[in-house]
This record gives sequence, structure tokens and C-alpha cells, in this order.
Amino acid sequence: MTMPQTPALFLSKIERRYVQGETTLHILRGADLAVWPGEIVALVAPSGSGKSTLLHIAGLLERPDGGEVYVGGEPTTGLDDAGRTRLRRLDIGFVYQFHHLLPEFSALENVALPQLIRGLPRREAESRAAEVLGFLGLGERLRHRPAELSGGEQQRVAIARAVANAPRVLLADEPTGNLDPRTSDYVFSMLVALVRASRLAAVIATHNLDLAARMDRRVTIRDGLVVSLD
Ligand SMILES: Nc1ncnc2c1ncn2[C@@H]1O[C@H](COP(=O)(O)OP(=O)(O)OP(=O)(O)O)[C@@H](O)[C@H]1O
Repeated sequence: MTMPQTPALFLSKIERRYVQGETTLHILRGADLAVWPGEIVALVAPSGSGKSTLLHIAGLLERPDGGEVYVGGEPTTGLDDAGRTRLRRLDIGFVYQFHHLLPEFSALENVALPQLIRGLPRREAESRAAEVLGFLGLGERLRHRPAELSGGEQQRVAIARAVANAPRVLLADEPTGNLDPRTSDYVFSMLVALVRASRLAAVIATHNLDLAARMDRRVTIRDGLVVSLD
């Protein structure tokens, strides 16, 4: 008998309000989203609709005002800050529009660092980092610092850093947003190949409809709810 599968990420009835003086912005009003291992979901939401808010909540960077975030089937809102940080380090990878690499470290060191923080021995962390960088076509750039890499290469290092820990969930906010169209297309293909090879569950926010069309399904945020665009 096969066990029923669990979504890698499950957002259930997520509420988020921002209170500013007299006004309350009710940004998320019971948003639901389930993402399965190996699935890539495009989040194509208008500016200001709550896309970053949703990604921050999914990535345990921000707490919802209501609802529950399940990672690998486990509820997370009851965890204290240390528990959330631990789970985030183990199970969640982030890629942002701007790479946020550490300028004084090489590509290899940038990718190995999150694994060292998790307690992996240096040799193992660096060997895993070299493997992922090699997969992304950067085998010849391991010792380069970010300033010695092109924009597309820097972004591939950021992708390698996010996935080298073998997280369950990958969250990306406009990961190719600051690259020219050709490089964006190439880096995106690399990202998809890596997500599929590692069977991660990915949510990728983008305004680029061509890229969104290449993901498994498309959702948006409308009136505080996640709705399917397919
Ligand atoms: N800390 C905060 N305090 C008050 N309002 C906030 C806060 N964070 C976000 N907001 C408001 O919530 C709304 C959603 O913000 P969010 O950053 O999630 O938008 P977004 O959909 O990611 O937009 P963009 O695509 O422009 O980044 C915005 O109107 C924003 O002004």
C-alpha cells in the first residue's frame, strides 16, 4: 500500500493584516496553497497584492495573524523563534531578485556557508557546494568572488546556495528579475532543472508570463486569496 503523499508546503487559511494608524490593510484573507514535492508553482500577482507577504509567511520569516503553515506536514505556528529558524535552515531555500551574496567570499564559500552553519563538516559542505555549482555550469568559477562573476553567474550562485542544503521547499521572488531576457531564460532553465532533479517544491513569484507558462501551474492573489490562473 502506498502512503498518501503530504504536500511539502501547505498554507492553510492564512490571514495577514497590517495596521497603520487608523487603517488596517487586510492583505491575506484566508489564503490556501498546497505545493507538492517536485512541483513548481508560478505566483503571478500584481504589485501590492501580497506576494512578498505570502512568500515571507511560507518561508517562516513572518508569522501569519491566522491560519497555519505546514512544512513537510508539520504545523509551524506553534514553534518558538529558535524552532522556526532551525526549520527554515533545514527545509527552506530562498532566492531573491538581487543575489545578496557575501562579497568577500568565493562562489564555493557562499554556497557552502549555510551548510557549515547547519553543522556539516567543511569538506562535506564544500564538496556538496562544488557539485551543485557544477550542475549549474559554474565548475570553472568556484574560486571567483561575486564581483568577478557576471550577473547571470551571480544569480546561479545564489540558486546553488538556496538548494545546496537540500531543502524541501524553494521560494523565489523574481529570481531572474534583474537579468537581461536571454540570461534570465538560461538561469530560469537551470533553476527548473535543479528543482526537478531534487524534487523540491517551488513557489516562484514572477511578472514574466513566458517564464510562468513554463511552470507546472499558475496562481495569483485576488482579494487576499490564492486563486488558480489555469
Ligand atoms: N510591514 C508593513 N506594514 C504595513 N504595510 C505593509 C507592510 N508590508 C507590506 N505592507 C503592505 O501590504 C501590501 C502587500 O505588500 P507585499 O510586499 O506583499 O506586496 P507584493 O505583492 O509583494 O508587491 P510587489 O510585487 O510590488 O513587491 C502592500 O500594499 C504593502 O504596502
